[in-house]
Formats: sequence, C-alpha cells, structure tokens
Amino acid sequence: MGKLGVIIVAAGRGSRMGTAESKQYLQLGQKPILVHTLQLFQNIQEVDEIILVVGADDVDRCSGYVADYGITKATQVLAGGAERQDSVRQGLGALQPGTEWVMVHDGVRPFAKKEHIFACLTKTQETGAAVLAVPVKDTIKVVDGNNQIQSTPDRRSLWAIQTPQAFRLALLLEAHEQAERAGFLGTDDAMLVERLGVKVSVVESDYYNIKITTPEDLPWAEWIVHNVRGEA
Ligand SMILES: Nc1ccn([C@@H]2O[C@H](COP(=O)(O)OP(=O)(O)OP(=O)(O)O)[C@@H](O)[C@H]2O)c(=O)n1
Ligand SMILES: C[C@](O)(CO)[C@H](O)COP(=O)(O)O
Repeated sequence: MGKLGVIIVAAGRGSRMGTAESKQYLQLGQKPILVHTLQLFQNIQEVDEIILVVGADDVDRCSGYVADYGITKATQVLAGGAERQDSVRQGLGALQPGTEWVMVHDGVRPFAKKEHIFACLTKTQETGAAVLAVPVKDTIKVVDGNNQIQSTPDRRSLWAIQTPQAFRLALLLEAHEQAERAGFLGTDDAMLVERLGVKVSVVESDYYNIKITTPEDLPWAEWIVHNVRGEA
C-alpha cells in the first residue's frame, strides 16, 4: 500500500468559541486540544506522515508541541490560509513523495476513534473517498431568510459529516485544483470531490467525535476525555 499522509488543520481563529486563545490551544485534560489530536494520529500505525497546518504566528509554538510530545510522524508544521480549504491545500503540497492516500482531519476533533479511522481508511482504499459521519438525531429543516421553514428533508437520509475525511491523494489534489479554478469554496473536502461527480462513501462513527466549536462544547469535551476516550 502507498504511504498514508494525514493533514491536521488547525489554522482557524476559533471565532465562535469567543476566547482570546484560539480554541485548538485551550487546555483539555492535561494538555491542549490540538495535542490530543496529534497524539491520536501519532499512535495509529498506518499513518506514515503528519502535516500540521496552523496559524502563521503559531508555527514556532506548534513546532514546540511536536518536539515536546514526541510527534515524530509530524514532518512539517506549516502556515495555513484564510479559509479551511486553503489550509488543506497548503498541507497537500507538503506531503512526501510516494504518498498515495491522504486523510484530512480537524485539529479540534480530538475524539475520533481509532477503529473508525481505520474503517474510513479501509473504505477509502476500496472506493477512493470516504468520510466519518453519524445519522442526525434532530429533525432538520430548510429555513429561509425570514426564519420561515421551507422544507423538511427526510431525516432517514441525513448524516452529520465529521472528519477524518480520506481520499486517494490524486483525487483530492484534482478536486482542490478544480475548485480553485472555479472559485468554489466548500466547507469540507468531500464537497470538492463530489463536484467531480465522484461518489464519496460514509462510514459510521460515533457521537463522541465532536468538533469543539462553541463554549458549550467544552464541558462536554472534558466529560468525554475523563469518562470515554481518556488521554490519547
Ligand atoms: N482558515 C482555516 C479555518 C479553519 N481551519 C481549521 O479547520 C478546523 C475546523 O474549522 P472550525 O471548527 O470552523 O474552526 P475555526 O475556523 O477556527 O472556527 P470559527 O469558524 O468559529 O472561527 C479547525 O481545526 C480549524 O482550526 C484551518 O485550518 N484554517
Ligand atoms: C469539515 C467539517 O468538520 C465537517 O463537518 C466541517 O465542515 C468544518 O466546518 P467549519 O465551519 O470549518 O468548522
């Protein structure tokens, strides 16, 4: 099997968290959220390389985390871009020669489960593209600008998409290049691959794989790290 590279994106500002410190650096248990995520992928045997993409001002700080916490698979710490998609693109350009598969993961999702990550990789090697996700639990509605409900999609077909998202590298590179040429900005990488007409598979994860985004997520994350996932 060709090499597997993991791009961990952590160059956001965390504006929805509303903290002075960018959320990826907030303490979770005994260490910053981002370090939990780094250790998660460091401890997955199939991962050959980690590319960490952070804010330009945080490159030195995160290089220190890589050294201090023994993230030996992290070969580069790069500055990201204005949008998440730009940060992913920076990471794609840094992967080592011989990389055949790529996983993109949010630095603020420290609780992805190893068995789900491996299942996502396995499915990607079968199909070329797969993402972790969970069925939605709430009824989801399409609402217009006047806060009036327009439609209610059938909940049985709705999934909340997570990361990691995994792809054959050549496919994701093409997807990013096509999106850039079209000026298309997606909220995840799967969208860019879907635009090419490629079917992306969903691999069921669990509801603990949260993206730490708003203040309400912090006590939930503390509970998970103490009662479910433990320190990676
Ligand atoms: N230009 C960006 C924007 C986001 N991200 C990363 O993408 C992941 C998911 O993004 P999100 O949760 O939206 O993080 P932020 O953009 O920091 O949050 P907000 O939208 O609240 O500012 C995070 O790990 C974030 O650091 C990134 O690497 N580069
Ligand atoms: C990639 C993602 O985590 C899938 O749910 C999500 O789209 C990221 O969105 P964000 O606004 O960049 O957090």
